[in-house]
Amino acid sequence: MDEVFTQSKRFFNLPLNEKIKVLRNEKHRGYTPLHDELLDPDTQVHEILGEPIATLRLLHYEGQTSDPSKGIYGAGAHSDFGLITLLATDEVLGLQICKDKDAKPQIWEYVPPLKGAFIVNLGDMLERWSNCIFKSTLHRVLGNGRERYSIAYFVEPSHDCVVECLPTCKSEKNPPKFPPVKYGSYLSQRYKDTHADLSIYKK
Ligand SMILES: O=C(O)CCC(=O)C(=O)O
Ligand SMILES: [Fe+2]
Repeated sequence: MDEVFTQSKRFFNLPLNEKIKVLRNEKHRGYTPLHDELLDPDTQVHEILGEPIATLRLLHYEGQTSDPSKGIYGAGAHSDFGLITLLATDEVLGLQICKDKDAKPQIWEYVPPLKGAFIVNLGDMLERWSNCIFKSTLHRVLGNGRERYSIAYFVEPSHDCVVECLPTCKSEKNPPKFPPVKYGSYLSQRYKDTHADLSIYKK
């Protein structure tokens, strides 16, 4: 992990004109510039996953101080789109989770960094498949004036995979809470909702 953090720092220290050469593409791979992303506001599973997608994302927060009352965040509140996310962070405090998404007001708790440990966040597809038996983790990042690096490893279903309530997670009394959705369509919509349009980078 130390080597990945070292390489991540090397990359983010490059001038913008170098980083922009590997700008995020239509498949959501590549460099995502600052302010591009705006977030707010058992075996059965193996067989229906299709070819799962794994994405490693190196993250860098430049050290701004967040102010939730003004809507300024390192990363706004969101749940990850896929199945499960493994997250490694450096020693700088920043990640917060909200255990009860429906509570008003929402209560946010810091997740203290633990060297050598991964934080496991559940994603929206696990919530949909399990009909909310597993709830996706609502989380956000607050900046406290210190630069921060983290590494997220997202595990997602294939884009063709239709995610719908598993037979064992529904009953007459507990019907599916979500309609079936093709993961690729869900992902595109979430990207549209949370990212700048790529055309803004075209000269
Ligand atoms: O930097 C972090 O601790 C969280 C990153 C995150 O939530 C994400 O990339 O989806
Ligand atoms: Fe996230």
